[in-house]
Amino acid sequence: MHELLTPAEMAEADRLTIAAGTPGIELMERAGRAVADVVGRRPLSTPVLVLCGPGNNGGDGFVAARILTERGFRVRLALAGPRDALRGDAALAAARWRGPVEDAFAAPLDPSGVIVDALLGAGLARDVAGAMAALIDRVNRGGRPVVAVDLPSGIDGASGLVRGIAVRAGETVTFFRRKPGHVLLPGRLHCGAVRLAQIGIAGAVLERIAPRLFLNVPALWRPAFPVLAVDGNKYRRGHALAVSGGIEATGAARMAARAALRIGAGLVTVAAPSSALMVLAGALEAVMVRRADGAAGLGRLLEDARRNAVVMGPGLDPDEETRAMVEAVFAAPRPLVLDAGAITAFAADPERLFRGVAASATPTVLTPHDGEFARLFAGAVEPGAGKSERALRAARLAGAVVVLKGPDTVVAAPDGRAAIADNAPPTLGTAGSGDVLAGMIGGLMAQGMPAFEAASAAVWMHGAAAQRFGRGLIAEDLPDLLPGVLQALETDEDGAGGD
Ligand SMILES: NC(=O)C1=CN([C@@H]2O[C@H](COP(=O)(O)OP(=O)(O)OC[C@H]3O[C@@H](n4cnc5c(N)ncnc54)[C@H](OP(=O)(O)O)[C@@H]3O)[C@@H](O)[C@H]2O)[C@@H](O)CC1
Ligand SMILES: [K+]
Repeated sequence: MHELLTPAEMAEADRLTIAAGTPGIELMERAGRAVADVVGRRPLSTPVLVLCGPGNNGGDGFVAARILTERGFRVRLALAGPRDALRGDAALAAARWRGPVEDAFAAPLDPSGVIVDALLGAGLARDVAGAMAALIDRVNRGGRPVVAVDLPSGIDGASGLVRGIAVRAGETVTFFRRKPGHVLLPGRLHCGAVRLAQIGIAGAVLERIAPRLFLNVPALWRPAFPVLAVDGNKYRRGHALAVSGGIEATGAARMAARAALRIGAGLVTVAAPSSALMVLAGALEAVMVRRADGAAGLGRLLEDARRNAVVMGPGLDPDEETRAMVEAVFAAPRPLVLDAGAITAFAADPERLFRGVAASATPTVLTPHDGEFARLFAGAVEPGAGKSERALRAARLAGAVVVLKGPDTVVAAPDGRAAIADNAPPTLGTAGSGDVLAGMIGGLMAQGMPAFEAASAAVWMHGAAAQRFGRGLIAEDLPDLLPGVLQALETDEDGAGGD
């Protein structure tokens, strides 16, 4: 259930199901019934106003209105547009509705009760304007609880972006699989609680559609997650290297290193410039410290093949020395996580970074937040595009896995796969949280996990760890919350492994 289908892919699922023998009106009946089931959890005395649009989304509304009436609800239905313009299944569904049809553009919105938004769904084709925009504005200002059919009208199902204006719903009933627009912001915030209903589309259609977007849940990456071998030892669990900044910037690498160790790397070393060695030596226990001055020093540490993954960027200055150190890792080469200063270091010449990634031919993960992303991919990636699209284009351009951070972190791979997370609480917006994430990714890559899966797992676990703590979280807490998350993953407690 963790596949996310774009509206175009959903239309294909619809088409394949109809071609296999289920009439479209049957799918619409089941969709409308699912909406009626959600709306019908309210007391029978709740007045219901169903707003129907000109397409099949409106058709679902006609079905829901009929079923709710049959169940004893007092239902008004209002259509946005002329009734004789309805086509196909929507026209069939409308013909089965026996009640009056009001003009949605003129109809008063009930001062009480619930509104069903069946105006626009997967067929949204342009920005909402004119009378439709005015209607949506009235719905939002009315403050009535809204149940949206498929998508809140005005939300783009592929990108989650608001096309002009969009309904703010408390619940959204969608069908078969969620769409990216249910998970990405701001779409997710307009959806309220998303209820997923099955309407008889067989899972087998996914083999034909081959979706590339996924909700980031353990089911996505669990098969690649490191298992502890009974006969294992610390060397077989990998050795991550975190590169520290100078004496005034050692904390970031320490947090990354602790996170790498907690997530299961067998050994972790902080590579530090001479100036910072004393500070680090006094502040680390299980994590080791080694001297590495500049690119030459780092290169020497990487002569030991057991040091098999590198995390760079937290605490580093965005300068030529940092660029040269990144290139020393490319020359080694080693799986590499680049964050913060190591990303910004290439802002003036991103091609130099991309060439290095290509030449090293080892997995590289970039973990920019929006600002760092804009600096590195300025010009190359259209800012108005949806977040998953921007991350995917960047991943293709860089030849690296791109982790575009935020409340809806997207992990995008150059091969076109992307995972979107919805489990990050706002408490993760705290100093050093990104350093911990980079360390977690490096720790998983040191254990041999492929880059896309390692980044996706780390992002999900980062969110899960923060959820366990709640308010008052600081980045230092995160590594020590990981054992609980790991144990829950193993025992599948909290449904952590489910969809
Ligand atoms: N796929 C499935 O498996 C199933 C799908 N089902 C349901 O079908 C829905 C998709 O139906 P759909 O394709 O008819 O599109 P829909 O969302 O009704 O919009 C199209 C209409 O809106 C119009 N319009 C577009 N943009 C506009 C704008 N900005 N402002 C104003 N108008 C605009 C557009 O007009 P036009 O562009 O032609 O001028 C056209 O008339 C889907 O969301 C789900 O609810 C279920 O019944 C069962 C299974
Ligand atoms: K809708």
